[in-house]
Amino acid sequence: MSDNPLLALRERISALDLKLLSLLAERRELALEVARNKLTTHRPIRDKSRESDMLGQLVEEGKKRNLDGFYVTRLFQLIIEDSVLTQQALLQSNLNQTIERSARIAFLGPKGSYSHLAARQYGARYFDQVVECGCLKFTDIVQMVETGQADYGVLPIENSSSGSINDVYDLLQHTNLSLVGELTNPIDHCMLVAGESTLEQIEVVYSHPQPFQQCSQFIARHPQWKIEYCESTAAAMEKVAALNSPKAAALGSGPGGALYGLQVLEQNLANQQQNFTRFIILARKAIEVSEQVPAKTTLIMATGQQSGALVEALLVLRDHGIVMTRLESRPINGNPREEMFYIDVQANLRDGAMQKALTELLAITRSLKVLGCYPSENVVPVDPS
Ligand SMILES: O=C(O)C(=O)C[C@]1(C(=O)O)C=C[C@@H](O)C=C1
Repeated sequence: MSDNPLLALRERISALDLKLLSLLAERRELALEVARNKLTTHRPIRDKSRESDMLGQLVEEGKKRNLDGFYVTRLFQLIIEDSVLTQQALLQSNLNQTIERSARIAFLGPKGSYSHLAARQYGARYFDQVVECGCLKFTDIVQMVETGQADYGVLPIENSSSGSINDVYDLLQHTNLSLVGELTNPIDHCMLVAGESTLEQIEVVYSHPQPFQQCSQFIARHPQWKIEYCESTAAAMEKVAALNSPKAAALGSGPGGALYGLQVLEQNLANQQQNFTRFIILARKAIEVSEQVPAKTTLIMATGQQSGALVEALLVLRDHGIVMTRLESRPINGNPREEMFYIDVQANLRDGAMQKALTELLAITRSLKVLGCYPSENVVPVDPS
C-alpha cells in the first residue's frame, strides 16, 4: 500500500472496482442461466413487475447506505438492460441455430467511427470473435455482405437530430439482404485532445461536417477556432493524434478517441442533449424471432397512385392491432410520381395477426416486401415500485 494518502485510496478504489466487475460478470452468468431456464418454460424474457419490485428494494437499501434513489435506479436499469439483451441473444442463437462463434462485420469508416463502435457492440453480444471490415461507402457494406465477404453489415439509418439517412433507405429498396437486428446508440460528441490542453489553448478543431452541425451552438461560442472538415470523425481523430499538439482537437466520440490515444477535454456538446443514432444490421439470411423476445418487422411497400391508398394500407395494420413505430417515404428511382413506404411495426412476422395483415396488404398494394423481422433492442426501463 502506497505511503501517499491519495494513491493509497486510489489503490483501494481500484481493488473494489475489480470486485464489482467480478460481481457483474457473475450476475451476467446468472442471467444466462435464467435464459436457459426460460428456454424450457417459454416464459417471456422480461418480467417488468419483478424489475420494478427489485428496483424498489434496491432504492430502499441504497438509502440506508446514503446512495440516492436516482443513482441506484439508473445504475440497475443499465444492469438489467444488459441482462435482458444477453438473454435475448441466447434465445435468438438457440432458435436460429447460430453456432458460429465468429463473424465478419462490415461498417462505415475506419476504427473509432460511430458505426465501428456500433459494430463492435453488436458483435460482442452475439459472437466471441469479430472480424472488423471498415468500408468507405454504404454501398461497399451492402456489397460485402451480398458477395459473402462479410456476414453482417451495420448501417446508420436515422439520427434524432439530423433525421433519416436517405441513402440507406434507398439501398434497402434494391438489396436482397434481410434486416436481422437494430441498435440505438447515444451519440455523445466530445472535444478530444492528444494530451494536456484547455479550451483556451485550442486553435483548430477537426471533424466530419455532421458533428459540427450537431454541436453548432458550442462551436459558435468559440469563434476564434479554425474549423477543419474531415471525411469522418475517425479521420479527424487520426489527424489530431498525429499532430500531438495542445492547440488541436477533434470532435468525436470518447470511446472512439480512446482508440487513437486521445483524451476527452469536454463532452456532451451536441445542441440536443438526447442525440441518438439508430443502426440496422443486414445479413444474407433472414432470422426468426422467439415469441419470448419483443420483435419488430420492417416492410417496404408501393401503394399505387389511387387516392387514399396509403391510408387503406395503414388501416389494415390498425384493424389487426399492429402498432406502427416508423413510417418513412422515399421516391422510387425512375418513377418520380410514386413513392416507396418503409414501415416499422412492433410485431413478430410469425404472429397470426401479422400474417393476416400481410395477406390483405398484398391484395391492395402494388408491391410489398418484408425486409426482415428482428429483436427489438430498445429495452424500455421500468421505474422502481
Ligand atoms: O428474473 C428474471 O426473470 C430475469 O430475467 C432477470 C432480470 C434481471 O436481470 O434481474 C432480467 C429481466 C427481467 O425482466 C427481470 C429480471
